[in-house]
Amino acid sequence: MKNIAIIGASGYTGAQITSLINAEANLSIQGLYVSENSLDKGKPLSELYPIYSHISLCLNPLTDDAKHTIVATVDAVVLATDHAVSLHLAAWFYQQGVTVFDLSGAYRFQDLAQYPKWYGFTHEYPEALAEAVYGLAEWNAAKIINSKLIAVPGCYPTASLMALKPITHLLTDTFPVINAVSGVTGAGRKAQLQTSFCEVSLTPYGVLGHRHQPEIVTQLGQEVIFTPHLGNFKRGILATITVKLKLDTSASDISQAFECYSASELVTVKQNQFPKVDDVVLTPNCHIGWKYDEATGYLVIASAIDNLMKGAASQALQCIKIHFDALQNT
Ligand SMILES: NC(=O)C1=CN([C@@H]2O[C@H](COP(=O)(O)OP(=O)(O)OC[C@H]3O[C@@H](n4cnc5c(N)ncnc54)[C@H](OP(=O)(O)O)[C@@H]3O)[C@@H](O)[C@H]2O)C=CC1
Ligand SMILES: CC(=O)N[C@@H](CCC(=O)OP(=O)(O)O)C(=O)O
Repeated sequence: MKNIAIIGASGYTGAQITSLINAEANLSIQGLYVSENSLDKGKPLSELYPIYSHISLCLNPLTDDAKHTIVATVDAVVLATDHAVSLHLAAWFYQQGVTVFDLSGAYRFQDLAQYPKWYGFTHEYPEALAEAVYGLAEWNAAKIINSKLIAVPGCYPTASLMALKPITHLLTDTFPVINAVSGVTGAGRKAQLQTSFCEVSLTPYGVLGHRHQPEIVTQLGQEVIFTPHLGNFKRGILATITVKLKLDTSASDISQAFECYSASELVTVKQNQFPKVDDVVLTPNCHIGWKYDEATGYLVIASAIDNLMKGAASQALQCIKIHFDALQNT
């Protein structure tokens, strides 16, 4: 049995991972935490989310005493907090010897120079950062097993990388073009004008300047053009990606490349059939569909995930299981 504290549990990803961990026989929840002065401290999680009425846990303020109790009693912490909050909490828990699964972007780049540009802070913890590994579960299991600081990928990078990583050897110098639409929960639970009901209408945002572009490029090892869109639905991401493949690539080369997922229960790949967001919402699955024009060398791939599940909480759970199941066998 592994005991896990969840920090940021009142937020969308925090509540989602609470429900996932609560359903696991080999995991127990040490406690749920919000900020020290949170308006929600002391409330039952089920008051915020009646759908979780079967979970009888309250939201505790993350005081210094609470942090020390966590260190003394847990095997791991999940940080479902903003990047600037995770930056300090992840380093602190890591320095105390606690394994950290961080859902934010604060530890996804090894290159310190990226943080001021994309996250607006200077990274103060190079030692913890050096230990951090990128938690794209299907692609990084060996590193996830051996690290005590796992940086769970962003939602758009997850959808994009799951589609593109199998075919990196077939790509040309022409940049893949990624157009992705996310549901509004991608922006988190706190009130913001641009995500309020009357304001949301399908539109691109962060054009040629979204922080997930360099995250995708770093993990793919190839430049891409990435354009996110906000859609008027709650959950889910659909990334539709156009790529130019090397001369003489055949459809069967592509089928063969996607065979890398044949043993995965969570990833489905189909030729000439495209996924819908509704097929993956509330699931940990990634559905990929592709169509190839051999005459021009253009391939279109669509990748669908639930941003709060494979894009955050269920991917974090995959990482937790990979990490602890492997340790159990040693
Ligand atoms: N939403 C999504 O689809 C995805 C989000 N992510 C990342 O996951 C993280 C969480 O996102 P999301 O769930 O959407 O965010 P939310 O805004 O919905 O939730 C943030 C949570 O953090 C808590 N919190 C804020 N400050 C502190 C603090 N100082 N100490 C402890 N808890 C604090 C908040 O509660 P309170 O303010 O009351 O204290 C709340 O519980 C972010 O880094 C986000 O970028 C990653 C992938 C997908
Ligand atoms: C719709 C929406 O606003 N989505 C978020 C992405 C959420 C995510 O993946 O989180 P990370 O910030 O942890 O990478 C955005 O574009 O900022």
